[in-house]
Amino acid sequence: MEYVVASLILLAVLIVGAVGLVVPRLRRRELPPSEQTGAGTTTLERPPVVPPTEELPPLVERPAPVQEEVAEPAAPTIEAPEPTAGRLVRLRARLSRSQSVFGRGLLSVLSRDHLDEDAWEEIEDSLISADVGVEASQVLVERLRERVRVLGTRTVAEVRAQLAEELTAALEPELDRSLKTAPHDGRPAVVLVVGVNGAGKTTTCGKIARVLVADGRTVLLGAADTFRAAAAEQLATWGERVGAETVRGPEGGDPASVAFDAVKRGIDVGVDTVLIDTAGRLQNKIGLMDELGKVKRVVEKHGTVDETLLILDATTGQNGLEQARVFTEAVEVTGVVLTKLDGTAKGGIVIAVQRKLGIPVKLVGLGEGPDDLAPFEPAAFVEALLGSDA
Ligand SMILES: Nc1nc2c(ncn2[C@@H]2O[C@H](COP(=O)(O)OP(=O)(O)OP(=O)(O)O)[C@@H](O)[C@H]2O)c(=O)[nH]1
Repeated sequence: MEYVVASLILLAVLIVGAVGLVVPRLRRRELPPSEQTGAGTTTLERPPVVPPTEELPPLVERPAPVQEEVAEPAAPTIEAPEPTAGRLVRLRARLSRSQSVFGRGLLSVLSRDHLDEDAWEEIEDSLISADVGVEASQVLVERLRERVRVLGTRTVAEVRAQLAEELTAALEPELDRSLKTAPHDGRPAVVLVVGVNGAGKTTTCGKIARVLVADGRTVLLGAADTFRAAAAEQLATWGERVGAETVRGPEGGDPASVAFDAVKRGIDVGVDTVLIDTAGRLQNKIGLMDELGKVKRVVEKHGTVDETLLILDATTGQNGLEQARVFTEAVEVTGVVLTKLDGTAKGGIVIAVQRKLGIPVKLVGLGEGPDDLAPFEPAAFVEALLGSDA
């Protein structure tokens, strides 16, 4: 009897279990898909079926996969500046273009059948208007006139050649125009760059750094222009392009201390040359000129400054000469860089600068491009000045 009761209970359990499993399935099968329910019918047991194409929003918002947002800082591409040898010849076309009025004017006078008094006066006027300077122009014409008379020069080509010789001689080709940038006594050479606002100091510093790197030297830049934050930024950008480090100071900080730190760093890391860019200053501001003297004195605690380059904007013409003179009184300038010669027809300023200052023009700027700076070569310069129409 016990067995019968137990068997009945087991049977009952099995039946209930089977019903529990089968009924929900049947129910589910009976439920019509929502698309087919038609308007107005609702199913309470289930939420409306979402069309399979639509994805259910996740319960927990997962952040979108990070798409390499933090880019690795790109390693700066170090440029290989073009070699400096023969640069003036390569940039000659640019110089000729800006000087063509001067060259053509001169040559048209020289090509006259007879060089009379008026012709010589015109030649002198052409030289003066090209900023050669009154006195220098008179001397040049006197000498040329004498040569033409003594040698009995007849052809335009001959007169042109003699004029070229006189102009080249006026540029004192024997002057030492080399830049003192080689390290010595176990320390780097130090080059100080000075000049009035906007003359092109920072740009020229950057271009010189490229010239040096192209010639195989290692360079460190000192941003002692603490007046203008953008100047330090500008200089650092020039440096990065050729792999040169830039030492900077706080904005408005003491320029002498930045210059000092730059030279110290240059000594510590063992570069060949330290180039120091200074703030542009007006030559009539006595305080600023004194400050420039201080920069030089402070730097010289490490040793002598090898080169002090005065940056002169060629487009300022004869006015630039007065500015230059004041600078030479504040610091001992060893070379002039004449910038923006591509933007003036007054290339004769080179002669005037050297004559008035007694300081060689060592480099010329012939454009805003990174390699538009050339070592100054008197003969090539004169050829570009006169053009080749003869
Ligand atoms: N055409 C031409 N422009 C030049 C030359 N050299 C420099 N410049 C331009 O002159 C402007 C002034 O140059 P900067 O180097 O900023 O002058 P800066 O003397 O450092 O200026 P401050 O720091 O304000 O004193 C820039 O636009 C340069 O691109 C050149 O040889 N030719």
